[in-house]
Amino acid sequence: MSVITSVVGFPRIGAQRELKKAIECYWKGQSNVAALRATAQELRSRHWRLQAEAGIDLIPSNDFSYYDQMLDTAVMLGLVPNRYQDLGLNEEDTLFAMARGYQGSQGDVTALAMKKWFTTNYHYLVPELDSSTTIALSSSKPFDEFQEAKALGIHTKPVLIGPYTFLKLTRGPRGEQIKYDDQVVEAVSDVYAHVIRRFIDLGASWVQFDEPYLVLDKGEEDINLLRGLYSHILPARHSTRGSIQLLIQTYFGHIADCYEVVTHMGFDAIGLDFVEGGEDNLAVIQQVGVHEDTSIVAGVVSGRNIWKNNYTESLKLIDSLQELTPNLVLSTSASLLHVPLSVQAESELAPEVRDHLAFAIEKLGELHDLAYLTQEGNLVRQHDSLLTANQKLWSEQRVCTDVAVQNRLARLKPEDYIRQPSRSSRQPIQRQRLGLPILPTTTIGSFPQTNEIRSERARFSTGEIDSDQYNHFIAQRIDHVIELQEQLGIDVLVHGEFERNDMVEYFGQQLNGFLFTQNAWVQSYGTRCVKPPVIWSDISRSKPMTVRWSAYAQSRTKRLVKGMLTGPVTIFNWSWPREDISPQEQTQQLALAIRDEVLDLEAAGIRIIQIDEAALREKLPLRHTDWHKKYLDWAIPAFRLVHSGVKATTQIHTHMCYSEFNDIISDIDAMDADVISFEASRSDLTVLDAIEATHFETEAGPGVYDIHSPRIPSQSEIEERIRLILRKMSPTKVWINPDCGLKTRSELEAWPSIEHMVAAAHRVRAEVE
Ligand SMILES: Nc1nc2c(c(=O)[nH]1)N[C@@H](CNc1ccc(C(=O)N[C@@H](CCC(=O)N[C@@H](CCC(=O)N[C@@H](CCC(=O)O)C(=O)O)C(=O)O)C(=O)O)cc1)CN2
Ligand code: MET
Ligand SMILES: [Zn+2]
Repeated sequence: MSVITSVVGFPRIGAQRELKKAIECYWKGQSNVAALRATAQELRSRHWRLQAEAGIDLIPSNDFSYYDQMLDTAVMLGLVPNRYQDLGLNEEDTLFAMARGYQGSQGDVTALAMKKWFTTNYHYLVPELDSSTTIALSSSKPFDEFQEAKALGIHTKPVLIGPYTFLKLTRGPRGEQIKYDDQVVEAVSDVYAHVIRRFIDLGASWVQFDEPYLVLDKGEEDINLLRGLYSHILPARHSTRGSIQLLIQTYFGHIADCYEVVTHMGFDAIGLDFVEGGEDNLAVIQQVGVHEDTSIVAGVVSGRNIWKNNYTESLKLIDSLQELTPNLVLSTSASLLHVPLSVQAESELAPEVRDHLAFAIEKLGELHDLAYLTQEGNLVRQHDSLLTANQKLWSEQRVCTDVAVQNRLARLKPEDYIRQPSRSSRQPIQRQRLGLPILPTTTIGSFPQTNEIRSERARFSTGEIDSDQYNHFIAQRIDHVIELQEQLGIDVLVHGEFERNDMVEYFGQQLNGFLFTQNAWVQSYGTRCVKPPVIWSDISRSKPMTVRWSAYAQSRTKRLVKGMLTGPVTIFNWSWPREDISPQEQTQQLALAIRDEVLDLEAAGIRIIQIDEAALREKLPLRHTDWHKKYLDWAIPAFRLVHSGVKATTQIHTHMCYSEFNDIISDIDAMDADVISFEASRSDLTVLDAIEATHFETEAGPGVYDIHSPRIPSQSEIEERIRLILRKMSPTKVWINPDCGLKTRSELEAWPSIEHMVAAAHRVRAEVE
C-alpha cells in the first residue's frame, strides 16, 4: 500500500528572515518593487525545492504572503475597501496600506483591524465587507505561484483560505458581524468555483481549502452556511476540460460536531488534526466511517511544537486509521508557518538538546519517515534503525525535577491566590497615595527599539562591547526617555524596556529552566517575528531580573515610574512548552518566579507595577465548553498568585492586546488587577458595552490609538476617541494610553503621537473636571 505525504503550509520568512528585511527595506524606500519581488520569488523556490527534496508529495503553493494570507484572500475576492482603492497605489502598496494604514501624498487612511489567528501568536488582518463591495475574482496570485512552481518542475497543491473560514472572520466597516445572505454566499462561492476551474485549466491535481473555523462551536445556521457555500463550489471540480481533487483542511482542533456533514458533502479529501483534538477526531471517524471515495489527510506531525515526533505513538494512530480507510495521506497537523525553519541553525544548543528538536525542515523528514514505516509495515518496523533511534529518545528521562520548585508548589494554599484587602477598598487608598489626576496618562512600557539599540545589543552579545559599556548605553537611553516623558507631561512614566530583546524571551533568558535559540524565528504579524524561548525543565528565579533598571529609572524622576513585568500566562503561551507536564503546572512555576520579582520591585520602592498578560486570551480553548475547566480556572489564579503578596498601596496594572475581551470580561475582572490597559482602537468599541454591563471594577485604559500603524493620529481624533470612551465609562475609572507598547515604531512616529495623546487627554480632562 502506498501512503503519500502532504504539508499544510510552510514558513515564508526565510532562514535569515530575508523576507522581513526585503519588505522593511522596501518600506523605507531603500529598494524597489522589482527587488522585493525577486526576493519573494527566490524564497518561494527555495522552500518548494526543500519540500520536493524531502520527498513530500503534496507541496503547498500560495502559502506565501507579503503580509498575511487572510489579507491576500480578501484581495483575491475583491474586498478592497474604497478608501484604499482611492489612494491609487500599485498592487503591493495597496496591500501594505490595508495592512498598516497609509499617510502620505496620496491620502491618510487607517489600517484594517488585526486579530489573533485562532490559538496562535500569528495575527491576521480582518477583511472588511460593506454594501458597496463587488465580490469578484480580483487577483492572479494563486495562479501565478502555481505556475511559478511548475516552471521549476514542481507540481504544487495550491492552498486557499476556505470560504467558510473567510466569511466567519470577515467584518463590516465598524467591526460588526456581517449577514451571510444568499447574495454574499453566491458571490463568494462563484469566485471559489472560478478559481477551481482556472486551476483545472492550469493542470493542478489538488487544491486545498483551509477551514480552521470548523473546529469552533457552531449552530445550525453555520452548518447551513457551510453547505450553501460548498454546494456551489464542489461541482466545479469537474469540467469539460478535466477535474481536480478538493481537500478541505481543518486544524487547531477537532470537527466531531460536523464530520458527518462534511463527509456527505463529497470532498475528495478531509484533513484532520490528530495532534490537537486528535482523540475526538479519531472517535468520530471510527463512529461515522470514511467514504470510500474520500481520503483522510491525517495531521500526525505537529505544526505547533518544536519537539520530535514520537514515532511509536504516531504509528499506533496510523494503524488505527488504516483500519478505517485505505486512502490515507500523512500530513502536518497545521501549517508549519507556526514553527521555526530548521534546527540546523542552532549550533549553540547541546547535542542532547538538539536531539529532541524538530522544526519545519526536520518535520518534513519525519513525515517521510512515517510514510516509509507505514508503507513497509510491521516486519520492517521491528528492525528499522529510524524507529529504534526514535524509541530510544522517548524512553530516556529528559530532565530531572527541581525539588525546591516542587515543594514550593505543593505548599501553596488557597489564600495565596487572594490579595487583601479587596480591590474596592484598595482603590481609594491608591488614589490618595499616588496623587494622580483624573484621566491619568501613561504608555504601555516599551519605546522605540531603534537600530542603534538592536545593534548595541548585538555588539554586546558578540563581545564587541563589554557589560559596562552596554549598561552605560541602556542607562543613557533611560535618562533620555525619562526626560522626554516629563517634558511631554505624562503622568505615569516607564523606563522604555530598552534592555529587552522581547518581553518574553528576555525573561526566559534570565530564568532557570529555559533554553533559547539563535535563529528560531516565527512570524507574529507582517514582518514582525519572535524567537520563543524553550521550556526545558522546572522553572525558578535565582535573582532579581528587572529591579536594576526600574529602580534606576525611578531614581531619575520625582514622577511615578511603573515597573514592567511579563505575566506567567503570557510567558507560558509565548514559549515552547514542555509536553511532559501540564500547562497549568508550568504556568504556576512561572507565577512563583514572577511573584518574587513583584515583591522585590515593591521593596525597591516601585509603587506601580504592570504585569503584562498580552497573551491571556491566546490559548483560550476554541470550544466554549472547555473555557473554564481547561484554561481559565487555572490561568486566572496563576495571575492572582503573582500579585497577591503586595501592599494595598501598591498599584497593580495589567495589559492585554489584540484579543476579543467581551466574552471573558468577568474573568479579566477576576484577575484582580487595579488597572488594565488594552488594545481597542483597531477594533470596535463594543468592549465598552461589556465593561458597562458587567460593572467591571478594574480601572481601564482602552487604547486611544493604534500603535501597529506608522501613521500619526491627530489630537482631535484622539479626543474624539476619549469622549467615546467616556460615554460608557465613569471618568474616575479611565486611563489614557496607546493600544500597546511603542517598540515597533520609530522615534519620529512615537513622540508626536504621544504628544497628541497627552494634549487630547488634557483637553478632555478640562471638560470633565
Ligand atoms: N513574544 C512576543 N509575542 C508578541 C509580541 C511581543 O512583543 N512578543 N507582541 C505582539 C505583536 N507581535 C510582535 C512580535 C514581534 C515584534 C518585534 O518587534 N520583533 C522584532 C524582533 C525582536 C527581537 O527579538 N529583537 C532582538 C534581535 C533583533 C535583531 O534582528 N537583530 C539583528 C542584529 C542587530 C543589528 O545589528 O541591527 C539580527 O539578528 O540580524 C533584539 O532586539 O536583540 C522584529 O521582528 O524585528 C513586535 C510585535 C503579539 N505577540
Ligand atoms: C505585546 S504587549 C507589549 C507590552 C510591553 N510592556 C510593551 O510595551 O512592549
Ligand atoms: Zn500589547
